[in-house]
Amino acid sequence: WLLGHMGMVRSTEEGLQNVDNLVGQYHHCCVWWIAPWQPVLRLFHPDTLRPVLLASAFVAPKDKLFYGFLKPWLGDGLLLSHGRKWARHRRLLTPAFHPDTLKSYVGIFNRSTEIMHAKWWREAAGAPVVLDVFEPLALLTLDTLQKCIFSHDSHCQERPSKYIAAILELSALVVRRQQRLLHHPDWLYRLSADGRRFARACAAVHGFTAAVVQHRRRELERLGHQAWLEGHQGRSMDFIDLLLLAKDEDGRDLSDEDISAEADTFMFEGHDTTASGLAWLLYNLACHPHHQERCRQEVRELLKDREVEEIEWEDLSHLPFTTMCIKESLRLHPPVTAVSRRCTKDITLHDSHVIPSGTTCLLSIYGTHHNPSIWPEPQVFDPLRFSPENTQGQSPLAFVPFSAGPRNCIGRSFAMAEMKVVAVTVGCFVGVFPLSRALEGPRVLLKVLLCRRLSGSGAPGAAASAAGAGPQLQELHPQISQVIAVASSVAFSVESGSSAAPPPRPRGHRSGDPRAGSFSR
Ligand code: HEM
Repeated sequence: WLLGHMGMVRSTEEGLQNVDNLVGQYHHCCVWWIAPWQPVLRLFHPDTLRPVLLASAFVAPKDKLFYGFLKPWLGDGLLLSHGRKWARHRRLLTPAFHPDTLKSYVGIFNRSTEIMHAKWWREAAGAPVVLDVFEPLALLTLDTLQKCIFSHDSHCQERPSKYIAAILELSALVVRRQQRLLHHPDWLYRLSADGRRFARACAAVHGFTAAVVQHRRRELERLGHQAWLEGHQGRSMDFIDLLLLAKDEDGRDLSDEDISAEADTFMFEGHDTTASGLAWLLYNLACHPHHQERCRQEVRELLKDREVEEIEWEDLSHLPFTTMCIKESLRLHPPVTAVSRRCTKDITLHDSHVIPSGTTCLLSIYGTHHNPSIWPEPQVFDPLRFSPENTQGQSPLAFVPFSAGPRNCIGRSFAMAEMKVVAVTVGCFVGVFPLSRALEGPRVLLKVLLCRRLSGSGAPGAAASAAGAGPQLQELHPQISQVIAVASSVAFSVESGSSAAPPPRPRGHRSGDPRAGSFSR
């Protein structure tokens, strides 16, 4: 009677299975009570998502209930701002994600992936090692973001970085705060050990960002626009540069605080989402070696006769099957499981029902992607769902890993480009296989056959074909020198079968669904 459905909130596999059950039972939506006075309308069908997601950002703004804990860290960045400020910043920031800008980041994606490979390779040098696949991927995405946003190389993939450690700590603390009701009031949280750690980590992150922004601003003012731009020769513009130069229609630019908030937002929003997407992609390809091999063939075909084994921007649109695998993985395991909105006006649904003004809506991305009335056999990993024939006539809101409407993900193309480069580069040299038995209790273990040539000669083909043919190749192919077991720390054993068992979650899978959730947005 007091806490309504709150007692059913689970940040576990069980929580997500509960969402599957709800979707199976109600198909479109249902109401949840999280206190006697606080209903939450849960939506999980394109028809019910449409009027809310596509409503103007003023009619259905973000709900403070689910986003408030990020405020001291991300300030008024794009994710949390609202009203006119959000609209102005969204306009100013959109050109920073134009393909012409993103193009220049592809080299960074390639090199960051190479660093991860080199590290895996070194770690495998002595004896087989067990790695958690999520951690290196999170460091990789943080590394690329720091380079693309600040043009700063902290070498965080190879040695500890205080700034990166602070971001990882903040992300973990926000999730923990959400799960502890006693930590919800700000004054209590400030007094707690977690609250003090949060404040310290925030200060470290803000200090770094402010120093970069202020330094660049001083340079810009000292040199003037033209000389400043010429000074960039040899280094492409990063996000900070673009935001410093951005001006709205009245010629007003962004303040240093605004730029810092946006940079902090990109660092947060872009790292664990992309890392989680990549971890799941590796997992799904590991469980389906035939799809993995088809991706590898596609990459080999693309890279054949190339002297430099580097993926370029133009290549990204020539990877149809790999792209289908990425999409299917994002469908089955969306890194952000739900987003929330608060209706400021009555909103009419497709069947004339009305969502009254003031209602909090939780739009379940996970639920929509698992809705059997939209996706036949939703638990099965089938990349061909995204083939051109099969997507004809599909509702654009049936697949929404990046949300949709005015507040959709501004970093979508950045994330897709990075995931393709990492997938292709890893897929080319590394065969990923689920281990036949769990080594350390109930965890998913993926075996990665590292088969990059030791000689460092040019063609990727030999290495790629070695990886594709399966674990027995270790005996057959001299280039395979080592086996690495990559562990994803989730409570699920591959041996028990990928479709029969509950879907696993590597760390970093954000869940905004209160029933399932570890991280609400
Ligand atoms: C696989 C990777 C990613 C996924 C699945 C993802 C997903 C999402 C989703 C679902 C939203 C909507 C949030 C809401 O309505 O509350 C969102 C918003 C946002 N994302 Fe992403 N994202 C990814 C990568 C990125 C990257 C790489 C960046 C930046 C470099 C980024 C920046 C943002 C920002 C700034 C917003 C807020 C946009 C606004 O409200 O106007 N995201 N993202």
